[in-house]
Amino acid sequence: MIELGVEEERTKLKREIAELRAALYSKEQSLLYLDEIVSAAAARGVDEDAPESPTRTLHTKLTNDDIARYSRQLILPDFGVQGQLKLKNSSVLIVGMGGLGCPAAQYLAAAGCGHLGLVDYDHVERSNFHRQILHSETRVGWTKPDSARFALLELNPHCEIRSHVRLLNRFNALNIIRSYDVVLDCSDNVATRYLLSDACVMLQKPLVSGSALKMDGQLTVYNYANGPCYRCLYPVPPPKESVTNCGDGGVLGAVTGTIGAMQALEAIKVIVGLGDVLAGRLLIFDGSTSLFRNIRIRNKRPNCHVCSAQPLITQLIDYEMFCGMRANDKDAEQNLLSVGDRLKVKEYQEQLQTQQHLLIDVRPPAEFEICQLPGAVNVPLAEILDDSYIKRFGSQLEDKDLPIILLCRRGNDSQIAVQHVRSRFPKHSIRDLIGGLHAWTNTVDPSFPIY
Ligand SMILES: Nc1ncnc2c1ncn2[C@@H]1O[C@H](COP(=O)(O)OP(=O)(O)OP(=O)(O)O)[C@@H](O)[C@H]1O
Ligand SMILES: [Zn+2]
Repeated sequence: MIELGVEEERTKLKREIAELRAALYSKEQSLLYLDEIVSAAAARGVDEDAPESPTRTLHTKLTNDDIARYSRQLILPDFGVQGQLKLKNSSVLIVGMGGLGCPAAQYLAAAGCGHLGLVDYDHVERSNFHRQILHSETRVGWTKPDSARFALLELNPHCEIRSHVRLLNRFNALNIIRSYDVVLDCSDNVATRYLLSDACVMLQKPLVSGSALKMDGQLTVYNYANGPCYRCLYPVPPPKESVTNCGDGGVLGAVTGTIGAMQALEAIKVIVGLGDVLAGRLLIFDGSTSLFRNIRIRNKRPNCHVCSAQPLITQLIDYEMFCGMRANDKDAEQNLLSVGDRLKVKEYQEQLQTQQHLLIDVRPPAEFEICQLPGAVNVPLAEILDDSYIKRFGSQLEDKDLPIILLCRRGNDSQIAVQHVRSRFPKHSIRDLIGGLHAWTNTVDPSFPIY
């Protein structure tokens, strides 16, 4: 009886906590909204996101420096002086100064694009360098737009570059995008893709959209020449489980470089009116076979909620809510288990590490090979979920007094594993390490590698 009461109380508390979290999230969103309004009002005239004044100088001639600097593209018959002037008078907004945004910005600045806007809320980290090639060792900790701006001005001091150190969201997107001619989606999440697509439809801006993961990349131009928008193709967001980012799936820098450079190429073609822009087509790049394929994509959806003649959505919405996914991957901690059901890495080190126990690391083998805790055995999450681990451990699992500890990189997959193993072995003590190997490095052993 007592146990039942305790169980009910736990369930009630869990529900209350979930409700409080939802209420907190909603209040934070409202605060964010008010912050945007207050800062815009307080800083009239110096609002970082305010559209640029329309009095930008219109260049009608190239300087001698321009002629020398851009000579190799100036002599291209289809590009020429007129193309260079169009580029010089153009402005491009790049959202995301990561693996795609860096090479895209580099080629646009080098080619003589007159105005670049760079949006990112994130800071430069060492794990960025292999593909985010504008950032460097001396600028770790800088904001990505500021670090990129620094590198780009070295490359081309004539390019005007504006940093928007912001998470682009429904409150600031229209204001920021408004003063640019073309937008590049170099972000890494679904919520931002919908946000950018909707905002670009509302402001009638072409959107050059790129993505890259592992060895593969994709590229297309939305909302151009009567082509479809992102929503025409994907009216409903994908399920959360089907989405992976570079931090989890990995990516080769040369692959993001290929797609990022091609985003710059499409932007230049749109601005100059050159060639055949990749609208209504999707370019698929397979880096492992070096094959490029072009497939036709559907036309505009006549009943698209945003780009059709009678749109249902006429202002930006809450995209994180719509997608059920966050736009910011920095704080992606999940709470599937309550804290009491889990183990802090320090507790594990002090109380359990020297005792008999089974330490199961559920990361993929390639990650296990990078680094592992002493005594850990590798059973990838998929093998936990399909129960093949049971055969592997055999009689070891018959001892219900043997504590089982599951761990992963950040303490998310290990919770899924705990839930599953508990359902098979309800009498065992099964817990996971809160914060995973990242917490181990941060609180127990700073010399343990972090990735
Ligand atoms: N809504 C947004 N507003 C501003 N920047 C964004 C938004 N969404 C994504 N980004 C930025 O887009 C970039 C995507 O690049 P990429 O995936 O290469 O970098 P990353 O997030 O540093 O990768 P990793 O997963 O390795 O940490 C990131 O720098 C991210 O901060
Ligand atoms: Zn559409």
